[in-house]
Amino acid sequence: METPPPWRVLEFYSGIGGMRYSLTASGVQAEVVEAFDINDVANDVYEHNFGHRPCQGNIQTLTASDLDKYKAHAWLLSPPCQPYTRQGLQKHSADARAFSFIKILNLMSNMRFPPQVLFVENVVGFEVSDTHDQLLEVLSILNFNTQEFILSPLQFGVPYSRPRYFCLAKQESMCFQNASANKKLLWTPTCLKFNSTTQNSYDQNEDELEIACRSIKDFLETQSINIGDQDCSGTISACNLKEADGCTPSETVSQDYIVPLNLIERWGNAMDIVYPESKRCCCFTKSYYRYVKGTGSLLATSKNLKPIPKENLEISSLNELRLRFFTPREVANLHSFPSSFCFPDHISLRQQYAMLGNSLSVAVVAPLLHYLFSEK
Ligand SMILES: C[S@@+](CC[C@H](N)C(=O)[O-])C[C@H]1O[C@@H](n2cnc3c(N)ncnc32)[C@H](O)[C@@H]1O
Repeated sequence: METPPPWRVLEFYSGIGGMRYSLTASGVQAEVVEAFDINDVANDVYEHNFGHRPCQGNIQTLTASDLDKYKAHAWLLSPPCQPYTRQGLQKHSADARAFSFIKILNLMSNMRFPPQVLFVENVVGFEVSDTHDQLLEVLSILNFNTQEFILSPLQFGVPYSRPRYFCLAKQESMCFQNASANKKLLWTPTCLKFNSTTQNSYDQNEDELEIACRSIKDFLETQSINIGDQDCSGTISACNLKEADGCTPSETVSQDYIVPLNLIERWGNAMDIVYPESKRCCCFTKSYYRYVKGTGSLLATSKNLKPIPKENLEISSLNELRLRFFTPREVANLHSFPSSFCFPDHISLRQQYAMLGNSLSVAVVAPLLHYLFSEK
């Protein structure tokens, strides 16, 4: 039997390529014919890992005929999420950062070869925005079926809370395997049925999900970067942290990642602290390492660890925990990126965290793509 030709895919807002890694992991026979991103640093990372430099520029300037040239079957899009985040101004489609997405959506009606399949990733909050309304309106006019999800890596056995919104859409002639989910927003991946070993965990509540997850320690770097028993009290200042920017981890491995005492004193109560045995950590945002509050978890590395209940945490006990930041490699592991992924040497530590924070969970997106591209 002849194998069908691969799907021709365009990857918009490609960043460091989380969508492309997910497509590969999904097992779908697909070829990314072009990627688009405005950020030259992200494009350096993408090129370093995939051997292809994305088309650099503002997606807003693309025309229908530019896109027709690719004769793509599918578009994968992870547009900027700032217009929809809870911390932001929530200006939705009136935010300039939403314009490019709305522009290319509207191009679809004027194309000779519009995509037949669409996948959109964004933050929770997108689903109540007017950009979302516009997305569904365009897809309805063009006769697409849609299924929407809000899912987190925790539901896939990864100890990482990063709930995200996903829209799966395909033209009516191509049915979803589970058509009863059409026009619905689902909070569990039950209908994906991609992997019987994790199937049982799908419908569990948050606490049960944590039990079903692997431990954080499975995602830590094998090389020892524990702070161990060295004295980090008082000697490491925020200044050191700044100077670490630009260093490669191997040069100053411990110091780069130690949480300075002055940050513990100032923000200790607001820190999310996890242990190697923990079954959950918080979402790493693009500001992780620049700020400690609400940007991602910190790891307690003391050898004589006994988890301290949050209400009993004092600055002295916090200091004993020997807190450190997760390394970029560990954040990539929690994003389920392949071990082959790496940053070129010139990318600073802060830039690495920023780009990882913008990226996505391959453990979540791969099965969604597998489901989207499967035909009934
Ligand atoms: C949410 S991130 C997507 C990250 C990507 N999925 C990944 O795995 O790294 C949004 C990306 O869109 C890019 N971007 C934002 N506005 C853009 C525009 N108008 N044109 C092209 N790229 C844009 C940013 O540089 C950023 O890399």
